[in-house]
Amino acid sequence: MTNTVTFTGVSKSYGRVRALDDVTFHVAQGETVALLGPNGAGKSTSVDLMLGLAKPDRGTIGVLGTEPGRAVAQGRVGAMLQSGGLPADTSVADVVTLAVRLHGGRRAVAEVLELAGLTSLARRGCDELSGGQAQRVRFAVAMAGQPELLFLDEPTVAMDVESRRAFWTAVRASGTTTVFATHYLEEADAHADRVIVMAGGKVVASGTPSTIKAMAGARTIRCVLDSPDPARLLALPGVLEVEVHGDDVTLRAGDADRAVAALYSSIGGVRDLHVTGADLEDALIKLTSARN
Ligand SMILES: Nc1ncnc2c1ncn2[C@@H]1O[C@H](COP(=O)(O)OP(=O)(O)OP(=O)(O)O)[C@@H](O)[C@H]1O
Repeated sequence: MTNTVTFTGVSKSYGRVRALDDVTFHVAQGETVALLGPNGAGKSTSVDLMLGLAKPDRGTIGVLGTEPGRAVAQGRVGAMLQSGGLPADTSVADVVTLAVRLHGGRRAVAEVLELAGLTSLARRGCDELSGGQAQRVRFAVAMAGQPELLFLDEPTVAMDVESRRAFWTAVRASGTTTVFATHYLEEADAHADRVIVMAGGKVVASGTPSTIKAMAGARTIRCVLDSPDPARLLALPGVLEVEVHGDDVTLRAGDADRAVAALYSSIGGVRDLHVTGADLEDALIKLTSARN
């Protein structure tokens, strides 16, 4: 598979802060990749470098087969960054028209407005938009040139549930190779083909959301018991933590099979039992806490 982005041995410091430390990863053509990690992990720095907004101190970065700055200058890269301002006394339609023209009119303005869910807001001034609507205008600008690669930094901040869903539908439907940084882990879980977990300027894990979740190991067992005794439950083989609310019991288990077998054999009266895997949040905390 062709790589759209290659990051090889990249380091970047700001003064004495080492924002990235020997980072290597790639993004294949057509992939949607989430960059996850706690504050200060190095996600935005990675995006800035991939956009040619900063230069690495060491290592090499390739974007669409060339240097990042050149790929951007060729109009092949779209970006929606946290800091993107919008002109106050200009309509949504005018901003989108300008963006489309800057890219040589590769798409129709109406198509871009529709794609970003802005058709009914086209005449609205950019200073009359809600936070989520303004985000959609930034998305329209990023998509105006039909980019081959799209960078999204915290794209759905301020969007309501429906806007988020429509946003991700539009991104996935575009088929564009996409790299996004987010703190909304359920979005990474639902929309990323692959997750790259960063912490302290390093890549600490990379894989499909399922692989990353499996790294957290522990499973959650929920069931209903009559008068549950927390101390007895904690003593069961495989059980790591116990939470009891009335008859509702939640167990965290390193070995869920043993724990479930022991529940039935030693405790009895088990009802409504179900077992779930760790979620992405559990995995992220486990993977990044050592480095944070
Ligand atoms: N322009 C800068 N000058 C000095 N330090 C910087 C600069 N930009 C980033 N840093 C530092 O580099 C490190 C990585 O920051 P970066 O913004 O890449 O993290 P992030 O993962 O995007 O965090 P967040 O989730 O908070 O957006 C942090 O310690 C940050 O303080």
